[in-house]
Amino acid sequence: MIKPIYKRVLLKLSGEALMKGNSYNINSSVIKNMISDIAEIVSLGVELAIVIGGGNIFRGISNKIQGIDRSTADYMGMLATIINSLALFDMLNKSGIISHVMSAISIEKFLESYIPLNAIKYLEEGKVVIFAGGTGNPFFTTDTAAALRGAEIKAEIILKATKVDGIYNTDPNKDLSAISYKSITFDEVISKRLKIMDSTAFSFCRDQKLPIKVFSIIKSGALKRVIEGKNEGTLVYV
Ligand SMILES: Nc1ncnc2c1ncn2[C@@H]1O[C@H](COP(=O)(O)OP(=O)(O)OP(=O)(O)O)[C@@H](O)[C@H]1O
Ligand SMILES: O=c1ccn([C@@H]2O[C@H](COP(=O)(O)O)[C@@H](O)[C@H]2O)c(=O)[nH]1
Repeated sequence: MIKPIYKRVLLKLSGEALMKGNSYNINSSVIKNMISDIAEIVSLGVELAIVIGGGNIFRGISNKIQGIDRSTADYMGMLATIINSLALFDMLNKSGIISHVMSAISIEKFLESYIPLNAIKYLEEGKVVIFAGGTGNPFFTTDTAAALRGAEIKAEIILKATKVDGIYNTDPNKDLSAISYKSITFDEVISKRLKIMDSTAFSFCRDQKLPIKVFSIIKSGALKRVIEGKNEGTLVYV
């Protein structure tokens, strides 16, 4: 029996990774793959909270509409994260993984509001908790929401599952000669302005001494390998 090295984690799932190709949507086969990875770690007894981005819906819209105020656009982005969270919630429950969605923006009709103590209770009961609606504030991102929620529920680490397999010295999607890091300090990642996560999230995690692991959401089994402490992705540490 494999022993996980973490008891409680906050998994940040890329919104953009939910789409296939360049069509801004939710691809159910991509979600199914995510769910089988999630099922593996839940079965190991890991307490799992999730924040999912909204890029797959929001960037498609914002690319087309111009002249909207930043804060209005940001609320649209937060609503996009709620749509993704509901899709994930529905498919997790259908796969037999009991989950709850808690939203930073109140939509009483069908969403529970974010209450930290209730979230912790669910986690202790072995249920997956999805934090929707980002931080609830414009001018932020779901990376920052993941950092905030992770600290509040006392997660041991933020696991950023994204479209690249770690942090590089430059964007690997733009520069084929980019070199990857196995580990890097928060000070370095911030001073080098590496754009894999926003600097607010990095600074907050540094101050809270909350490590981050960046790894590929596409690579099958990568999440389990991270949970087992195997060589996977990039660790950001204090
Ligand atoms: N130094 C770097 N190392 C690795 N990736 C980088 C770096 N700089 C920029 N990137 C880019 O950052 C992207 C990941 O950030 P992005 O905000 O798009 O993803 P996400 O948070 O996973 O998505 P979403 O916002 O939809 O949730 C990668 O796909 C990569 O192209
Ligand atoms: O706390 C938050 C979280 C998100 N937003 C807006 O939503 C989009 C989508 O989130 P991603 O993290 O980029 O996937 C983001 O670009 C913001 O516009 C927000 O305002 N506050």
